[in-house]
Amino acid sequence: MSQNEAQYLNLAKKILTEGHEKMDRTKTGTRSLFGAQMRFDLNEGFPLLTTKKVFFGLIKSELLWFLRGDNNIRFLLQHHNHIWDEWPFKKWVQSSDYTGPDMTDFGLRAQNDPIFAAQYNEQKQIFTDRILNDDAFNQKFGNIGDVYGKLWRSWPDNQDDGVVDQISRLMSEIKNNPNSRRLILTAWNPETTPFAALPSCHVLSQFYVADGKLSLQMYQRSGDFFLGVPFNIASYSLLLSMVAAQTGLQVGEFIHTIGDAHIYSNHIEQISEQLTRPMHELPTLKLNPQVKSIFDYHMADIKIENYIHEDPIKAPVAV
Ligand SMILES: Nc1nc(=O)c2c([nH]1)NC[C@@H]1CN(c3ccc(C(=O)N[C@@H](CCC(=O)O)C(=O)O)cc3)CN21
Ligand SMILES: O=c1ccn([C@H]2C[C@H](O)[C@@H](COP(=O)(O)O)O2)c(=O)[nH]1
Repeated sequence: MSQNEAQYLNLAKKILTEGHEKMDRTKTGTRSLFGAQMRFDLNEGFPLLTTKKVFFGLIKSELLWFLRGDNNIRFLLQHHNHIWDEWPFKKWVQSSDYTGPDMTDFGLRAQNDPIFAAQYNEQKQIFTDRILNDDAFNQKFGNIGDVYGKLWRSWPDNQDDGVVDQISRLMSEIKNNPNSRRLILTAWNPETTPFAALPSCHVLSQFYVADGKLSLQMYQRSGDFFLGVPFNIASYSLLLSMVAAQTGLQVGEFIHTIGDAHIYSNHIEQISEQLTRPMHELPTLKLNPQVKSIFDYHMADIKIENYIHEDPIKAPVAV
């Protein structure tokens, strides 16, 4: 039995039973707890949940997108990854450039009204086609703003009008000064992030080296426990593994600290179903040892082996 996965399931149970009923920005409603922590020892296996299928390909392309310093969803679409579509789409339908049918509250309405859902899917298809094929449109509407990728690789540096590449700095600090207590990656710029399509959720990470092992703790201000959190656990465990591989360290623990940990009211049935399912042995992560820089990984260099899982469980994403 996986202690790693058991922590996720136990915390899910706790949110269900002890969570506050709390309304939220998306008007969906949640059960929510404040301040939660899970520790994943990566030596136990790679923490990709087995009680439902988690699509690792989507996690890889999203992390490679962050590491490119990219904040435009075209790269994701080229990799058939649609997990970020809704937020730039929202900017488009709220703009004066948009002339199609009214898309107010599209996330909620598409769940309850099949006629509207068809219209929404049609507009979404038009949007993603234009992001892929129309450069001017892509420039205007494809960006998600000053979050993750942009801030990781090109944090605005006001002193000399340049940028700070936090990842490159971290790589050399971990190699040259592993005992440092300043191995910080931040993704919350108070000047710009609050105005992004969706302000960063994983806002602060700290790396830590002891006994030849690299660990990482990440603070997530807001965690969608059924849809987002399984992705976040795998994504940061992958980042930790890649940084360890490129700094000659073994992997240690990924420690996941969450502020508002919530289960949306329309995910309760799904997560309850997940809680009845058996756990399987965790899979193994294989990184291509030929890759010599954190920036040179491609999709095929990252593989998950022996992933035995239960069926996927579908749920609507709150926009
Ligand atoms: N409400 C909400 N929850 C999130 O987890 C979330 C956001 N918004 N906004 C930005 C990103 C995008 N992330 C997402 C968005 C959707 C899925 C999702 O729907 N996952 C499905 C598979 C989707 C597919 O196959 O395309 C799943 O079953 O895990 C996961 C992460 C995480 N983030
Ligand atoms: O990586 C991510 C990104 C987003 N989320 C979830 C957490 C919340 O449910 C929403 C964001 O809404 P806010 O009102 O801005 O908190 O997205 C996630 O779990 N993981």
